[in-house]
Amino acid sequence: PNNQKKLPPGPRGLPILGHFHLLGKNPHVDLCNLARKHGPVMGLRFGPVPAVVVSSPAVAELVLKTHDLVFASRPPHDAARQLSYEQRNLVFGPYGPYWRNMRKLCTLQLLSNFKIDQFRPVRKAEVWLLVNSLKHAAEGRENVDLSAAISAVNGDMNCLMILGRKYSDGDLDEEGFKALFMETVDVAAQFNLADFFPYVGSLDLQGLNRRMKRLSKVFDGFLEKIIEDHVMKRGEEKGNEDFVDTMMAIMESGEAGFEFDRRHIKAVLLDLLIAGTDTSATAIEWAMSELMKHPAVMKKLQQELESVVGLDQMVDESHLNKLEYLECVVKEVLRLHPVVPLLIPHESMEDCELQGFYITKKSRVIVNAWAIGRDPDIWANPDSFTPERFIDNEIDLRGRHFELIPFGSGRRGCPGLQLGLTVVKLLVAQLAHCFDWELPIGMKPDDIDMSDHFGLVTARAKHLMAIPKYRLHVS
Ligand code: HEM
Repeated sequence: PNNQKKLPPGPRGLPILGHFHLLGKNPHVDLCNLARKHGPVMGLRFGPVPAVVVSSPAVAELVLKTHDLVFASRPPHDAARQLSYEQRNLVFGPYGPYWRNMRKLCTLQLLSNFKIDQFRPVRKAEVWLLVNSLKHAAEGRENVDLSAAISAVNGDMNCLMILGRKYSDGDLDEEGFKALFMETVDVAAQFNLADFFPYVGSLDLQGLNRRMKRLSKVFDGFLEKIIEDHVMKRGEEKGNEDFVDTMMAIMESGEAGFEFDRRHIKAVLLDLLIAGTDTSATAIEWAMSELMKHPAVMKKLQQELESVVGLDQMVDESHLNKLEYLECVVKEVLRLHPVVPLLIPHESMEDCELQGFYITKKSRVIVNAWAIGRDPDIWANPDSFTPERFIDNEIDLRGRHFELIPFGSGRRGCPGLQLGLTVVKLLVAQLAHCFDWELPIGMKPDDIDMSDHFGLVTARAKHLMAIPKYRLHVS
């Protein structure tokens, strides 16, 4: 009987509302502080919806590995309902045949090692363009908006890979990609009352509805344009089909074996554009910020690059697996700044027990990767940026070691891990190898502001600015 089941401990909630009031602007930090008091399996309630917050490697392993299937669904999500055609996307799709098939399709047609290799020349060309424009800035001793530059090159690489050509900001809206993607990950991460109280949603107490309606209109227009572009150039480039062509061919063949129409294509394209661009760009931005804040680490990384690559050429992807210190730097960056700090909420499909605590079916499960990365019981000096901690340490970030799970793990783990890591390493290595980075006059490394802005993807609150100085011996 129910009264014998031990529920997970947690703070006292308000009648009806539950625990919304405990979350401020930085829910990953608030939940971390609460978990230090109440434990790694912490029970909360958002209105009528039970939630459990996971904050240790052992419990994360139970949720993402041992009971992976039980926790493989996603809760109802109003933002995905409005922006992604009734949650027909991959990121928020509930567990079932549609999500499974779509995930398989994306993995095979876009995110496999084979496909990633196929797009190597695209990445090379785009990175070359970036380095070239930074070289010009270096000659003029310009203070560069590095955040914007990183985001732009990621956007271009992703458009080429996913959509077959570049789209410029003007194709989307006068605000441009970065602003709209930031707005989207902000809206999508809010603890939205509409997700918990269906009847309250229409009142739009948080003003989210209005923001989502606007976003959905802009994105739908853009996605329709992409599909129209592909319809127009049909058959022109046989053998040169991109991901959109492939998806459309499957739709038209009627042989998908699952419901598949334009809405599904648009929902998944939007997922990939946002998941692929914002995450990697944010990780690179954090890496550059930490490297500039810690000149000794930057120096050491540059020395490794000098010895493996040499100052008479740029970094090539074939160098990446020889760069051991770079690997440590990237791990350390993602430990301190897991760009998706609360992963994406999971939902339990059955009742389940976690470390003796009873978790009911349809609970919302929040895995706090940020808290795990900064847990003093796991990491010595958890707040210090020390890539050396990963030397001779077998912990990697592929979801096998639950101390470090910036990509999640298991069935819902990030399918873009390999692509994301490749892009992050390539760009961090290239930017550190080709340039020394000076701070604007009067600024010291310690002055770099590391505050973040919580969203599904949690990026720097302020753009990173610096002055590049070219350091290679080739012009
Ligand atoms: C540094 C780069 C990246 C990081 C840190 C990252 C992290 C994550 C995380 C934490 C999740 C959620 C895992 C969970 O819910 O348990 C996720 C899901 C996802 N990611 Fe990534 N990601 C990155 C790059 C990419 C790229 C490049 C793509 C594709 C182009 C991508 C596509 C996706 C998709 C489609 C999902 C949803 C999977 C599902 O629900 O089945 N990600 N990612």
